[in-house]
This record gives sequence, C-alpha cells and structure tokens, in this order.
Amino acid sequence: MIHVLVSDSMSSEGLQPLLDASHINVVQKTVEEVEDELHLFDALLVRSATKVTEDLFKKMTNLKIVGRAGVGVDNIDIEAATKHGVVVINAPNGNTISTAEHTFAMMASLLRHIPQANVTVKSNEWNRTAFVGTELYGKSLGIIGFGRIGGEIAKRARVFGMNILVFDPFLTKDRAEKIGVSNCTLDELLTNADIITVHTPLIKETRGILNKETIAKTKKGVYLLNCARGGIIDETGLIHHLENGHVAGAALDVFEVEPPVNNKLLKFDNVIVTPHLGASTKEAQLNVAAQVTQEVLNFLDGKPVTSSINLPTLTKELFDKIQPFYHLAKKMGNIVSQCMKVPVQEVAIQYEGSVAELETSFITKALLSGFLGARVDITVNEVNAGMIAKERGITFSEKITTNNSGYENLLEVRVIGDNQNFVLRGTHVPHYGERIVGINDFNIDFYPTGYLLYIQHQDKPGVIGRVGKVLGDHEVNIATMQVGRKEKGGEAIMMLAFDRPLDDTLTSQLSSYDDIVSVKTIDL
Ligand SMILES: NC(=O)C1=CN([C@@H]2O[C@H](COP(=O)(O)OP(=O)(O)OC[C@H]3O[C@@H](n4cnc5c(N)ncnc54)[C@H](O)[C@@H]3O)[C@@H](O)[C@H]2O)C=CC1
Ligand SMILES: O=C(O)C(=O)COP(=O)(O)O
Repeated sequence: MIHVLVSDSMSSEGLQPLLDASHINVVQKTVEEVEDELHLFDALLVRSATKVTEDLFKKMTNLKIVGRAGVGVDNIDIEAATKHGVVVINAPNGNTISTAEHTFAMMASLLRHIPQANVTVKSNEWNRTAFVGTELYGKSLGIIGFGRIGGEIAKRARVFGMNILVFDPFLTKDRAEKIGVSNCTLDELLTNADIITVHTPLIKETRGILNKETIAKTKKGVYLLNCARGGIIDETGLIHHLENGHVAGAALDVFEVEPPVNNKLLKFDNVIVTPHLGASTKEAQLNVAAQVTQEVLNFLDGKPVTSSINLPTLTKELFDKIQPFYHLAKKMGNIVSQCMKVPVQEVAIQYEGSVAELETSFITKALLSGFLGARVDITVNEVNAGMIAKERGITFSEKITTNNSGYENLLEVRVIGDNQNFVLRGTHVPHYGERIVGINDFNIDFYPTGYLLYIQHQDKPGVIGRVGKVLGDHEVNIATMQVGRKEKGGEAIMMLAFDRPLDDTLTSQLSSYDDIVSVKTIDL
C-alpha cells in the first residue's frame, strides 16, 4: 500500500484519481495531526501553509515525492529535499489566470478605494467625496517579474489602456516581442511607473527588491502591489514610505509572516489586504490539485514527471528513450563501485553514439546513484546523487564524444581512486538488452545481472580449468562465463555468472592461486 499525506486543503475533485486508486491510502490531515505516523508516507501534497523543512524530511523517512499544488516552493526546503533524495514537483500553470485576475482586482480596488467605501456604506454612511479614485487608463504599470502571471497582467493592462514597463533580467527578446513589451532597467521602471506590481519568486535576489531605498526612487504618489510573496516588498521600507506619504497606497495579498501578527501595515487606511487569495478560485484549485495528482501518480508508477524542481524534466517520449540507458548506467555504477573498494576521487562518464543525443545529465545521475548507492548507507537516487558525490569529495563529469568504436551507443565510465583506476564500457542493444562490452583494456561481452564473479588472471593453460574445478567442488553451477585477454600469455579476465551468491571461502580459495591476480564478487 502506498501512503499519501495531503496536509493542506485541496480540491477533492482534483485529488479524485488518487482517492480512487485502490493501492493508495490518502490521508487528509495536517503534519501535526499525523506526527507519529510521518515515517509511513511515500508522498506529501501541500499548498503554501505546510512548511516542508529539513526536520520534516528527517521524520518522513519513507518520503519519495513532495507535490506543491501551486507555483511558489519557498515553503519547501529544496536543498534538504534534494539531500534526502525526495523529488519536488509543482503545478506551475494551474493558478496563473486566477492570480493575474486577483492582482487586477486588487489594483482596481486600490485605486478606486472599493474595500474602504464598501465598509462605510454598510455602516450607513454615504460619503462620495472621501473616495474619489484614480483611473487606470493612461497610467504606467511597472511589472517586476515577467513570467506567467506578469505576462497575463500585461495583457489585461493593455486592454485597460495602460502603458507597460517591465523589469525581468531573464526575459527573452522573443517573449517580450510576442507580448509586445520591452524590458527596461529596474531604475527606469521605478522612476516612471505610477503603479508597481511584483511577480517574481521569493529568492535571495528578489527579497526586498522594493525596499526603503528603491521605493524612494519611485514617483511620489506611487501605488504598490504584492500578490506574489511576502518579503519581495520589504515591509519596513513600505511602512516608512506610507508614513511619509510617498506611497499613495498598497495592495497586499501576501505577508512576510502569514497570517500577519501585529503587522503595522494593517493599520493604514490606504493599504488593502487579502489573506493570500491569489490562487483561491474553484478553477485554479481544481487545476493545481489535478496537476499534482497526475504527476504524483505518474511518479509512483515509475513514469516521468514534467514539472520537477530538482530533477531534469522529461517528456514521456524522452523518458522511454532514456529508460534502457538509465538502467544500464545504474548497473554500471554499481559494478564499478563493487570492483573498486577504495576511496574514489573522480567519476568521468563519456557518451558515444545515439545515447549522446539524449538528456545525458539524467543518465549521469543514474550512474552516480548506482555507484554511490553501493558505498553509502543512505538512500541515493538521481535527485541527491550529485549533492552526495560533492559532499564526499568526488568530482564527476560527463562528456560527449564523436569517437566511433563501432557500437550504436556506448557509455564509458572511468573512475579514479586511490592507486587504482577502473574503466567500464556498456551498450544497450535494442531487443537484446544491456551488455558490458569492456573492462579496463579488455573487450568482453556479458549481461550485467545476478551474481557475478570477476577474476583477473594470467593467460595460462589450466587457469580456467582450475576455477571450474573449485566451483564444481563447491557444487556451484556456472550459468555463463566469458573470458577476455589482450595478448597471448599476458593478462586476462573472466566474468562468470551464477544463480546464487558465492561464499567467501570459495573466493579466498580462488584468490590463493598464483596465476589469479584478483577475485571480486559483484551482486546486481
Ligand atoms: N498570491 C498567490 O496566491 C500566488 C502567488 N504566486 C507567486 O507568484 C510568483 C510568480 O508566479 P509565476 O508568474 O507563475 O512564476 P514564473 O516563474 O512564471 O515567473 C517569475 C518571473 O520572475 C522573474 N524573475 C526571477 N528573478 C527575478 C529578479 N531578480 N528580478 C526580476 N524578475 C525576476 C523570472 O525571470 C520569471 O519570469 C510565484 O513565484 C509565487 O511566489 C503564484 C501563484 C499564486
Ligand atoms: O501557488 C502559489 O505560489 C501560491 O502562492 C498559492 O498559494 P496557496 O496554494 O493558495 O496556499
């Protein structure tokens, strides 16, 4: 049984495929309510309320995936997720329109004082002069962060007859042209905009992008909006400029601390607020819950996820193409690790032929995870392999080569360790499967599976017979056997496969023969 924890409120209709799956147990409770069972859950679905911290990852020892039913993942410690090998996905498109519409509603409300007027009419006041507003028409709207939401706001602003100023250092010329905007500098936006709205993620570069100093550069009487994340507009800086009258008003859907406690911003009449409602529409909630549900189901089914924050994202088509190499790479990493039981400094992977055209970074991570998984006692997968390698001082690299060794595709891993290097080459033959075709300088051809014995020996008469006799004396049946050598009478290798594991006495006996250089068991 797979256990899924849904710890924030989510659309039941969107979650339905998970609720319907007979092999999945869905628990809809907060993290605190299931404190004693956290170790059971395979998947966690959240919105912005649950704080997914390193401490939570430590408690959720079985966790494989976190699904964020929304865009912002600032409530999830991505580094900790990666370290713990947990995939993080989000639902990037589902709430774009809702948030853009909410921002627009806030903008219109702010400039026409709708929330304040609403309160007075309901208190039996009829004060028309106190609420004289400002038109949006003809005003310059500065949009900081021109992604999905920023783009939708621009489209709507144009219909309202507004001029649009955009600041987004990552905005491509193509996208700007398509939407009919041009990028300016932050200073140009600050000095020219009548209204400024922020739509960036909350990251180190955007935290406090509007602060006491930058707000001072804006036009006197500017209106500011934050329907993205608390902290993008520094609250202390905003309070300063509300107090001195520089800012005419602000509309805030988000706060540095949510819900806001003793927050001075709530005391200003010209500040209008909503409780983080940007994505709170029936449509958006259905979209985001359905998106993460499908992604989590795919993931639990071993299929690719398309919106991962800490894994390369793959289409189904690409995933199908990668799969054979993914499995081969994992096994190759595992074989090398078992053959090289010494500290390792470097793992270099080279791709040749058709495999080089695929998403090789994913295959590299699979190889690393196979390699590290055989030598560390924590879960290693494609998510955390790179980080764990770095932590252990192992550098890794990948290279695409135009060499042509005759194989349609070839993966080569070269591992450099203390006084020992090891090279392994593998290929995938369609309809035939994975083959290991080279070890160090030797050509060989074996199927990497089951219990293997790798023997380095002198190419002399009787060595193979002696190995066969020792195994026969121990009643061990040889399933397959391949040999390889570079030159007559020189060094040679054997790779034998068995149906069951070999015991140590047998390998020690084989190692004791003069003509045998080394004996290594490999369990795959
Ligand atoms: N209030 C609410 O309920 C909701 C809030 N959000 C927030 O809105 C944010 C934006 O959402 P989307 O538009 O979907 O994300 P997005 O990823 O499509 O757009 C973000 C844009 O910010 C830009 N950006 C990044 N660093 C920047 C910087 N230093 N200066 C200026 N621009 C920068 C990026 O280039 C990107 O174009 C999310 O990160 C989330 O925090 C999203 C949905 C609902
Ligand atoms: O998607 C986002 O980034 C949001 O801020 C929406 O948050 P919520 O899911 O409504 O808690």
